[in-house]
Amino acid sequence: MAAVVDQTPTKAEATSNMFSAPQDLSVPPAVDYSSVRMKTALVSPNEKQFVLLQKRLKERLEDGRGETIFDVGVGEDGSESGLKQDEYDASVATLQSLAATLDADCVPLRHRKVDEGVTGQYLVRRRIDQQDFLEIRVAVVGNVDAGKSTLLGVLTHGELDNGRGHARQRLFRHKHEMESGRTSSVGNDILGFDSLGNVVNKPEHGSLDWVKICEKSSKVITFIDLAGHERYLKTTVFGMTGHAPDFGMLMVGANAGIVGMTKEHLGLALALSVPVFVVVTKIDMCPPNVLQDTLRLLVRILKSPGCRKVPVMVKYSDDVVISATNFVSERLCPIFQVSNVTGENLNLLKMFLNLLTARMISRDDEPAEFQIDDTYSVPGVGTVVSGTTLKGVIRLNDTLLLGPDTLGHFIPIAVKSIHRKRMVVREVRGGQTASFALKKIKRSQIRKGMVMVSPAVNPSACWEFEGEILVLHHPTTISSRYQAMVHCGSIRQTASILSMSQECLRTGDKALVHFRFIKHPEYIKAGQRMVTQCCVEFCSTYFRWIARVP
Ligand SMILES: Nc1nc2c(ncn2[C@@H]2O[C@H](COP(=O)(O)OP(=O)(O)OP(=O)(O)O)[C@@H](O)[C@H]2O)c(=O)[nH]1
Repeated sequence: MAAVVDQTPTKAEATSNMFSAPQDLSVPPAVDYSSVRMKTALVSPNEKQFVLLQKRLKERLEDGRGETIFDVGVGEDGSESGLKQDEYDASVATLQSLAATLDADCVPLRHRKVDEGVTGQYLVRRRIDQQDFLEIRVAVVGNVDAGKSTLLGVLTHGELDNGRGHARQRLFRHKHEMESGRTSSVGNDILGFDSLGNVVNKPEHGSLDWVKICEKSSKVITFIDLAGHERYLKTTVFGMTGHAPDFGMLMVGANAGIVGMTKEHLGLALALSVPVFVVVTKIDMCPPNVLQDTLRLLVRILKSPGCRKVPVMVKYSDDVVISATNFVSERLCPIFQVSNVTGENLNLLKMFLNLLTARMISRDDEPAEFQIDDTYSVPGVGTVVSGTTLKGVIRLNDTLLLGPDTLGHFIPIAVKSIHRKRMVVREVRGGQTASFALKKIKRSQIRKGMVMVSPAVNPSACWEFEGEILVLHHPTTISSRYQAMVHCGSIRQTASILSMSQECLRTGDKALVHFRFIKHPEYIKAGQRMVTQCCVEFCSTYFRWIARVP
């Protein structure tokens, strides 16, 4: 039997409470939403409830960086009992007027008939703000000829392929890529969606104006197009670690199946904890039995103990909504089957991309951190760095600390101008990619892997670190003095193993390993994930730095 506890304060407690510290008035008291939690809350709210509902929706839009998926006919306890049709219609009308008061649009995603009536899901998304848009980065991986560049060409230019490389021509960046038909560098392509979920990309004379796309978009998907050929694996690994993707899109040619680099690319995403969805292409030219064999093998690999994913075949728009809303969990792996030539199922893929939510969470009041993944020298502008804002907000004319240099030092640097997707902006925040023009610094003084951080971070560089490593694949054994290429964020440098918790390591082994960079110290932090590479070997490491450069 449960014991009854007398909670009346004693005289001494009551006296001490009188002298306890006053409540922190800077923290607003939590709003009590209990009166608007039931499934009927939207049917005919009174004035007070309407204000509460508005506050609740505003909070959810802020948490979702301008968008949220709202359930109608479902109580906040998740019980899906549904509403009668007239109550449901009234609820939708309330949701629409709530959204309108917050300058947002409300788009139906799906309806369901349940025991007591109807339930539905609605996308509520803020209307366009010309300077701000939600940014999602998707790394595109898969074996050579899986159709990566073609799919990106089709999605971003809105024109189908001819099966002979027509669509990819628009995306190649180098002459040798045009000639060989192979991607060799890390490329970026963007796809913009407005507040109603429509694609805004409109190519003019075959090319896209990024500024116009961003101005018209509430959400912009940046595809990081990575090379499929083994020869460019180093570049692909850099793209996956250095460009901080939110998600990985693994492409598989239906007829070729799981070949070449497919498993390595999947392993790489797993090692970095990047949620993956699969796109099987070329279903127009693949005999049904071959397609079934490819899908069967794919599902077997995804379910295997090494992956432990839950594959979901996406066939209808309901599957899209269910998989997109549950996708942040790394376990789910949606699988799309598309044709870039006939366009089959591309609408489902576009709908899924429109519903993806950002994974990187950052608060504006945190000290700013920016990782550099490329440097340029622009005539008339000077030195420009590009990369990803990991935390906080960086504003025009801010002074940040740039480093570490080869001696591990950080130097103050002023931000002269900021571009976001080729658009001039006044500030960028966590989760957004950007490029900065910097004052009084030569390009040769900056390298990939350096960071720019707020002086409040008080950064220090490290030569040595300790990490837990898991050997995903290695042909022989790894022992002390072994050297491996370490990829961590945009850092790429060889490190040697000084000591290990085991004498030697083979495929599947886990150990605590002490590394030392061989060229210069780097800025790394506890908890970062890294990948080391030697031929086709990957180790997923959990950092714990042990040394600081004085
Ligand atoms: N029939 C058909 N052909 C396709 C489809 N998708 C791509 N192709 C063709 O497949 C070939 C290879 O496509 P790419 O887009 O270059 O492949 P990739 O994966 O980007 O290759 P890398 O850039 O070298 O990694 C091209 O000739 C495309 O026209 C499809 O869905 N159906």
